[in-house]
Amino acid sequence: MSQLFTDRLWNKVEPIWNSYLEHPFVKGLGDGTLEQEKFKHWLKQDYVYLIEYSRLFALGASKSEDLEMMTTFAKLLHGVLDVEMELHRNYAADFGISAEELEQTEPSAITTAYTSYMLNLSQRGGVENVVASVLACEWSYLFIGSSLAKWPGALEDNFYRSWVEMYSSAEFTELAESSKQLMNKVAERKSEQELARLEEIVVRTSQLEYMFWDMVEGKEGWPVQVET
Ligand SMILES: Cc1ncc(C[n+]2csc(CCO)c2C)c(N)n1
Repeated sequence: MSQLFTDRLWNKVEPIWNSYLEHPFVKGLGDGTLEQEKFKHWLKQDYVYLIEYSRLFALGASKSEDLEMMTTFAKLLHGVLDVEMELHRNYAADFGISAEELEQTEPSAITTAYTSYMLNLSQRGGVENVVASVLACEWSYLFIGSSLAKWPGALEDNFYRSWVEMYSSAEFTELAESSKQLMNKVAERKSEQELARLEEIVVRTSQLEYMFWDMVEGKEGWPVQVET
């Protein structure tokens, strides 16, 4: 049997994804030592990131080649808007931050770069561009969540326990698996040149994921603060 495209991708992104587990922000989520101010920055930036990200699934539904694919995108869209973003709203409520305040967050430079990159590629190309753009986000969070879930104490008395639980849950495993299956499906019958182009999207979004962790660790916005 020929190699799955997602296996080829895994070989390429593994060193980048392993570096997430060494990142201070991610380590702090796993052992519970992450400063809450940094986590609040993640909550807000990730919320506006996910609003833009949801548009990708809607674009995917509109570019789908058949009803099955359209249904998968609809499920993924529901997963972000009603399951994943609910985690953010719940944590925010604990901090006294309302859903409106989350929604009004000004996207940082990295949030803007990351979402703009994915939206640009997804608008320009066919459905395969959408799938390649969303893959690293979903699959790498599952990788992080399931790695952290194995750390001693991560699922015990840890303020970030529900974070680890959500991103290692059966529900998220299923969503990430459906995106991997989509990736393998749209990669069928593609030329090597086209596959290399899709691989590049997954590598770039994996690098942008790292930059997102750095941005929240440093509570970064834009280099020069001005009133907007
Ligand atoms: C920067 C950033 N990257 C990835 C995710 C994770 N994520 C985004 S969509 C999705 C699947 C369906 O909700 C998952 C797991 C995130 N939250 N923030």
